[in-house]
Amino acid sequence: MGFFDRISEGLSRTRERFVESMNLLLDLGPVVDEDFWEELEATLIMADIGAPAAAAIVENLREQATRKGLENSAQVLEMLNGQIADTFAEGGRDILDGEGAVVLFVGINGTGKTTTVGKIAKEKTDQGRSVILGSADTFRAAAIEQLEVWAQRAEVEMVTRERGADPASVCFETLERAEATGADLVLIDTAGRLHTSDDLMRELKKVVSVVRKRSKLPVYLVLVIDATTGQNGLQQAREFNKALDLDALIVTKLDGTAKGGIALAVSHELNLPIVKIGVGEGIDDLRDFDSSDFARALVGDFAQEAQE
Ligand SMILES: Nc1nc2c(ncn2[C@@H]2O[C@H](COP(=O)(O)OP(=O)(O)OP(=O)(O)O)[C@@H](O)[C@H]2O)c(=O)[nH]1
Repeated sequence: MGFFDRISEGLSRTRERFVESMNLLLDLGPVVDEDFWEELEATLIMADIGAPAAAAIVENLREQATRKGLENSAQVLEMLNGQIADTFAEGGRDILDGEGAVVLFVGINGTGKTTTVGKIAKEKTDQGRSVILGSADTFRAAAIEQLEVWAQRAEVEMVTRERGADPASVCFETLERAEATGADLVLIDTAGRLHTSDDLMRELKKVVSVVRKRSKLPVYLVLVIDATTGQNGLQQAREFNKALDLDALIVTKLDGTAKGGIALAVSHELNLPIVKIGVGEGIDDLRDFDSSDFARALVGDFAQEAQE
């Protein structure tokens, strides 16, 4: 099942509500006036994408409508999907698909970091990359075992130490082992931590600084957020970004959630590209992010309807 189908069901109520509001607006007549823009912005905010992203979408649409001399509301809505897609931050391709990288996965407890590392290990190994995993989540013995299971499924090597060991030293050893084996994609799972805990954030900063000093490959920090937590995900992302200067996002649990709009809110506000999304608990439930499919699942497709 593709990305669109996986997220479409969860977002169906948001989409139906959106289409209903827009149809009511279109029924009022084709005029593009202040009421039209206000209603559009308010309806976008209801889709969980956050006020800044909604404002940016409306502002850019207004500008396009003026430039093209559009006076018909249906024509403006035909451009909506493209505008939503363009509101996501772009980039991040080098992280998982570049020449080589060390990627640290960070985030609060239970967002899906370990699962995501396992899925990526499998995908990239299947694509012929040489992958190695580091389990720097020495907090929980179960986390080490969990990653071990994923490493076996993906048939990749994993480096770890006993529970309670210093996570920075696990990273150090993982990098040494990567060099010894010639692995060019190093995926490091870190322990979940609350963005509000200063001590744990400090520990993570130390881990990152050790990795940056030791690594010959470029180092990237990817925040894993759980879409089902909605607006809380935005707050987490702000705090992690402030402390660590993130490079990208992975949004998990987009299967079946009505709160998927948060992906746009975070990507736009923090200017972070979404490099992968999680759409289930299985090893193959990882997808490339497609901003056009996302827009279509969130608000429908007025351009398509106009053609029919
Ligand atoms: N439905 C769904 N469940 C997911 C997805 N990704 C992860 N999960 C589930 O979320 C739960 C937590 O996943 P973990 O990978 O253990 O999360 P974590 O971030 O490593 O957790 P900590 O080590 O406690 O920080 C597990 O039950 C996973 O199966 C996803 O994309 N969709």
